[in-house]
Amino acid sequence: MNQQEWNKGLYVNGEWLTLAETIPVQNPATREVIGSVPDGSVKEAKLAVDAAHKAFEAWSKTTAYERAALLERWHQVIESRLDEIAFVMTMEQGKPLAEAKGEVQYANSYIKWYAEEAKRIYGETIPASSGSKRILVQKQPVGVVAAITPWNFPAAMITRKIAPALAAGCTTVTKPAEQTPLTALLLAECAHEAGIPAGVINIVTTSKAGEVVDVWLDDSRVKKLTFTGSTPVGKLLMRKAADTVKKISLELGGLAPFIVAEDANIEAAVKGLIQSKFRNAGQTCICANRIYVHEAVKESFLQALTQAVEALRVGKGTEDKVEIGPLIDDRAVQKVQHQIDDAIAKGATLHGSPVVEGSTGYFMKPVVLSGVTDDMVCMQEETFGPIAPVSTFTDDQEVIQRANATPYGLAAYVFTQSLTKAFYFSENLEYGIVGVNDGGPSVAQAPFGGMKESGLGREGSHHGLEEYLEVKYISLQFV
Ligand SMILES: NC(=O)c1ccc[n+]([C@@H]2O[C@H](COP(=O)([O-])OP(=O)(O)OC[C@H]3O[C@@H](n4cnc5c(N)ncnc54)[C@H](O)[C@@H]3O)[C@@H](O)[C@H]2O)c1
Ligand SMILES: O=C[C@H](O)CS(=O)(=O)O
Repeated sequence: MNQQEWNKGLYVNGEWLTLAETIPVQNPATREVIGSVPDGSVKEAKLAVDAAHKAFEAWSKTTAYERAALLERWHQVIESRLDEIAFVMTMEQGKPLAEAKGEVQYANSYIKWYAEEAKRIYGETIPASSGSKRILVQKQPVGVVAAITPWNFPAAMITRKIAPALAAGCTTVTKPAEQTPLTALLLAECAHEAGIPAGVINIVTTSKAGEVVDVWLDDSRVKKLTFTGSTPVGKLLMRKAADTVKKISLELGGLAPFIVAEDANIEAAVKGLIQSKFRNAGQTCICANRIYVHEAVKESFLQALTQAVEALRVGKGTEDKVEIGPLIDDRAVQKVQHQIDDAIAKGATLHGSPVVEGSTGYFMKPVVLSGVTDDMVCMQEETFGPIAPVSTFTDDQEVIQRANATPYGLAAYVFTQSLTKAFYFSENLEYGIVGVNDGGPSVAQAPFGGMKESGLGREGSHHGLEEYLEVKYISLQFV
């Protein structure tokens, strides 16, 4: 992309708008400004709802097959621009290019999945208790959807919302994270190129998140809020959405326990932990956050884990074979460093050093902490960084109680070779997602979401489509 292309307009009603006020986009690996996007405000927020509301009239009347064909076309266009989108994602979010390509494909798999699911929005007929009546149940699109998304998966968190919304016949207004707007606008470019009509997808980039989202929450034409981000912000938006009784979906914070049972395959457990813990430099909502290893296998596990962590390559996402990119900003680095300092102060042992000598970006080397206890901050708060805190246990029931002792309930992991243990753990862990011998459970065909304060609703699978549908009951009486 040439320099001009790094300065993009926001996308409303099928047009690209530029504003005098802009937001700089920073490369977290170099701290350099690589581009800019418009700093949208109340005016652009209202324009977006106007466009989505107007487009809903026609879009909601299209057939499932017409919507499916356009989603399929969008999928094809993204596929054709995969390398470009991945490169831009690496430049604005920092993840290694290989991971960015993986995310674009993962994001695109939701579009593919919902292109197919659009044709399977079934209703039902129910036997009536009166011979003169017939009972029909229809599914109809909820209407205009407001989507708010985070920076850690700049593509997937957007398509995981927009694809089912469009499949259901809804139209959308989206506010991407201020740190990663370019990927969102590239997805909109692909949708525009695919022929998705003006007003069906609207992207408002802004540094004034509260102002823009408040416009959408206050507007009764917006029927649904779907939010992915931190639990505190999710609670705030949930309260505000109540004023107009909007349908809501929340994908919030996690604090994933990763349990290595006495009979675990240690090699598989270490491989699964590396996959879960260090993906996106530890900046995912389902990263292993608390590692519990059975006392009987602690030494062999720790030795294998520290060797594997030491071998991980840290660097810019554009450099070959890099596995760990930078964190998103300096605040993230400070938060992770605080958790390391707190753990050491409370008696943990640090294996390795987080310091990257002479780095220009927000880099931290992955480290392991052993001798960790539940009173340490890294075992109580989402880390969102490359720390692997290892605690031990002796009794399965005890470790399940410890794993469940948190307001969060998004993802959990257990490694065991026993079918009995696999079911005992997975059925007693209070989490929406349980990986059994699997450190990477996320796929479009499965329902992704949390229990407790990790969220409401599900994304992916046919469950994810229901979030954008109203159920209408038609009672038909013969007269
Ligand atoms: N459960 C999931 O699927 C999932 C996926 C990705 C990230 N997350 C969570 O997201 C968090 C990291 O992402 P983040 O730092 O972008 O979260 P965040 O909550 O700070 O921001 C998320 C989005 O909300 C917007 N926002 C922030 N404050 C707002 C306000 N007052 N009003 C309206 N909008 C506001 C931001 O601009 C951004 O677009 C972590 O807690 C992570 O666990 C969860
Ligand atoms: O960070 C949270 C994402 O939802 C993780 S995943 O990409 O869905 O695995």
